[in-house]
Amino acid sequence: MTDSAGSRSRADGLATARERFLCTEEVDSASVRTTILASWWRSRTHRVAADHVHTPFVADPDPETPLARSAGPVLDGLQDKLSDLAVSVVLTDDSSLVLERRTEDRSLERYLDRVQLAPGFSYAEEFVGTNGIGTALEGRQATAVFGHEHYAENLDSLACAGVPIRHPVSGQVLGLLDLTCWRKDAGPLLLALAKATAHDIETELTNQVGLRELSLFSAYLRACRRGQGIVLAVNSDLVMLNDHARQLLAPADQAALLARAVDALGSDADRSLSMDLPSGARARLSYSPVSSDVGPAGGVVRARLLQEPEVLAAQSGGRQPGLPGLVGRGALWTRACHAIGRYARDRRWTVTEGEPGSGKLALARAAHAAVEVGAPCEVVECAGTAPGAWEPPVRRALREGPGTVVFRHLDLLPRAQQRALAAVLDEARDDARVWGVATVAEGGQEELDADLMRHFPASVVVPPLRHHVEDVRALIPFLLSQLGKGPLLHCSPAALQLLLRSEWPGNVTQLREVLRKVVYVRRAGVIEPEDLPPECRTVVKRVLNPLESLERDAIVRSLVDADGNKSRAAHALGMSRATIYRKIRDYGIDIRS
Ligand SMILES: Nc1ncnc2c1ncn2[C@@H]1O[C@H](COP(=O)(O)OP(=O)(O)OP(=O)(O)O)[C@@H](O)[C@H]1O
Repeated sequence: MTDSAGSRSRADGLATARERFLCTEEVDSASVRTTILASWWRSRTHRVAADHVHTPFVADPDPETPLARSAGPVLDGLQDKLSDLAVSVVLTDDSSLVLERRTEDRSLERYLDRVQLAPGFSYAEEFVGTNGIGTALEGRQATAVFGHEHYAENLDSLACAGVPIRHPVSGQVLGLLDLTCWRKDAGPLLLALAKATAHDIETELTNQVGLRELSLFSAYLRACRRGQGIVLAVNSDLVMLNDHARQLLAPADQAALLARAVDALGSDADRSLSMDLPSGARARLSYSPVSSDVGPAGGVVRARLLQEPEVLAAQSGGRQPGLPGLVGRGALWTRACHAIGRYARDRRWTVTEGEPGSGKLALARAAHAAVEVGAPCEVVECAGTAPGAWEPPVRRALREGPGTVVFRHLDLLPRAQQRALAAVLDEARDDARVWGVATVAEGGQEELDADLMRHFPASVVVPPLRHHVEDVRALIPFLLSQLGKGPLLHCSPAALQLLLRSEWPGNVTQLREVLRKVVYVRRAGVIEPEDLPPECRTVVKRVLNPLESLERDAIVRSLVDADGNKSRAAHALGMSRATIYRKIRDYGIDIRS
């Protein structure tokens, strides 16, 4: 077989594999690279359209970011070198929003316009499916995607190679450099060139990041490495918050701490102080100024919460029923919070049981944070991990207590491994000052080995979100703030109505996903019903399979386009009226807003 015959047959095999995948038939894994197959699965989960590209226009890119400024001269140089070739150079931010595209070749340029690979559009996997930009950013690694490996059909004549660009100090991914050309012209050099260019941009970034920021970053990272606590770093341009700060503190508490840190900025000596936070919690702060070769660089604050929520609740006449880092006051949710708080205080090992995404792990972490202030919380994933992978972290936690071990998805640990875990706990648990929590699916306690169950005498049922749906009101600002949009975005009453009406089969995780999609289309201002994804127009009580979801979304979009006129929507979709009526009922579609 000649080389070109060989590559033709590989392309045919890939095209067949893609078709089989789209028809939910079994795919021969030898014909598709593992990274690509994993990305196809994610694309399906995101319900990406496979027959066309339809991606949102997000915003006009900001040319004044450090990334855009550093990349400019590098891209100029590369564009000169590639001027005779049909290659497009693309720069995106870390969310796959296209910031810049440079193409000398007119026909490639026209094609890229057609598939919306253009400034202002998002090429995230969740909108476009497998591609060199979104897939590289999803995996945080250099990735090339060729021809039929793309999820969307009309990208199959292209090849693209994307390489994430990292901040020189924090290592955080700031964006991505992508080279795109016709599939027929692509070879391994495409990825090599993309890597070299991304590297040049990183070097340029290093030169441009100010010495002050470097000093502040280094001090912040040192503080984060030193322990498990809350760490903030600030200067006049920059705010950094570690994961603990985001998990343990309500948005209002975060804002109050930051304000206090900014107040302390003038001080050139270490300071310690206590402060009351808006939630009623009390925190102890230690502030250290940071200096650089060119003067003061800002300050780093480490904080510790001093009081348990139940103490606070008693003091405030029950105003504060929750646990740190969680929101919600629905009766069932509050009962679960109280129960787990009590078990954590008594170090009574507990199983939390509930639907996916209902907040089992969040509840365990919060109870730990409330009781074991400053001690480590080890989360051991039990689903799909190598046999025995749980053992070293569990033994270490038992040996080193006090602290908490969360056995996440314990019901998915194979039976033999459960018995081995029970044996380790029999041997080492008695002396350990450790609290253990397991998370299991609804009914998952029945999957636990009897010897293992004996170690978990308490259990807490975590309610599905539809049983405390009123908490959606509080969860929205909380989750938006986790998504970096805290005070910038608010829900209109009509959009809130839709969100309160949903059944949320995927619980808080689904709500978070919905808001993640919203912040792609609306970055600030008021969220209106039309900003919400189609799933919010339905009240279906079960989790739909991916094909059903695709169909449901298409029907919702078509109904919205037809102003609710079912005949017109059916006609646009090539369906009969009877079919669309049946499907509207089956999927619980309701487009009134
Ligand atoms: N009441 C709440 N307040 C704030 N955040 C919440 C709350 N409940 C859930 N979350 C958030 O929702 C997401 C899903 O929660 P979590 O991972 O705890 O669910 P889970 O039940 O353990 O899920 P799974 O079984 O799928 O692993 C997390 O981001 C969590 O922080």
